[in-house]
Amino acid sequence: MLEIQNLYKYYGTFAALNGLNLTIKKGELFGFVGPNGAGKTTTMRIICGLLKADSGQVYIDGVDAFKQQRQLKEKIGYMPDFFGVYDNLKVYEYMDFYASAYGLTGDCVKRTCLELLDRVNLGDKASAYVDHLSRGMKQRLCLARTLIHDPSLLILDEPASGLDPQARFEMQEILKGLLDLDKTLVVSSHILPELSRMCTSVGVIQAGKMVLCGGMEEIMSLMASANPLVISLTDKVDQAVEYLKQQPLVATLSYKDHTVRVDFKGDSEDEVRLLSQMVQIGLPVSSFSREEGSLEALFLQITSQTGGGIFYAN
Ligand SMILES: Nc1ncnc2c1ncn2[C@@H]1O[C@H](COP(=O)(O)OP(=O)(O)OP(=O)(O)O)[C@@H](O)[C@H]1O
Repeated sequence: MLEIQNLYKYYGTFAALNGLNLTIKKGELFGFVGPNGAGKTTTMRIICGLLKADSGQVYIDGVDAFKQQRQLKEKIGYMPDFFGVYDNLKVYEYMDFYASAYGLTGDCVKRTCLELLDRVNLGDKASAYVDHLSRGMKQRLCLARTLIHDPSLLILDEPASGLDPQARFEMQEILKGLLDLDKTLVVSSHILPELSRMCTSVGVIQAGKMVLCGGMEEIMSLMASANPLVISLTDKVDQAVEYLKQQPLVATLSYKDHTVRVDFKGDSEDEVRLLSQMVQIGLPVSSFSREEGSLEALFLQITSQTGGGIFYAN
């Protein structure tokens, strides 16, 4: 569905995109992750034809994004990471405005606008003023207007940013629901665990290059093994520390009060083995788990495995 080849974008002499390659299959909900400044927005704006690349190619369903702008616009819906101010505009009028901007006419306009408002849980807000909506509602409205011309590929720049947990969850559920309409979605975020709840695949961009790409489960399991094991004990912490230091899969460790944090190189089977051995030798373990995933830990692991090159999980 989306094929990006060797994409470069310079701002002055600074390479924001540095030979980016990426393939996304039809029907994927693809999480595009990377730290601030990695090049996500730049990539998305180039895909949508809003920014010119210096070199490289982008194809969407075989359409050359740089040469076939009209066909590109039909295929793509873009939701930017900001929402403008719309004084005195009601929700339905806002949708109607975008419908006419895309050349929709006739009876289908009203039906389409109302169906889309229902899809983003704003069916009862058609007569409300846009500026009176909550942030979560505004972002859902922005998503609805992104869908107005029935695009097959949606490019969504941080659609859940700034939302509280409940509003984020609602947005995630709506995005997952779009897969039933045969859409392909590219969703950017700098929070990988947030994407894990909805994405089918994920790619990590760092300094304008893809450094990791694969199915969501593979990436999450890679990430889990990159995070420290946190082991709490009710007693015998010194003894536990001495025992752990002797284990070949323990790279480094630190401890405070009754908790030991271990940089552990093993997989989940190794973890089970370690826990049962600790219990067997009489160490009173009260909790044993991997810390919540962080992108930073994953980046460190990728860099140490690949010397910073491209690493594909599948
Ligand atoms: N118009 C511009 N002029 C100069 N530099 C720019 C411009 N736009 C972006 N950059 C730089 O290019 C790099 C990539 O920016 P981009 O916005 O694509 O990153 P991002 O991954 O989307 O970051 P964020 O998560 O913060 O939105 C950053 O170092 C940024 O400062």
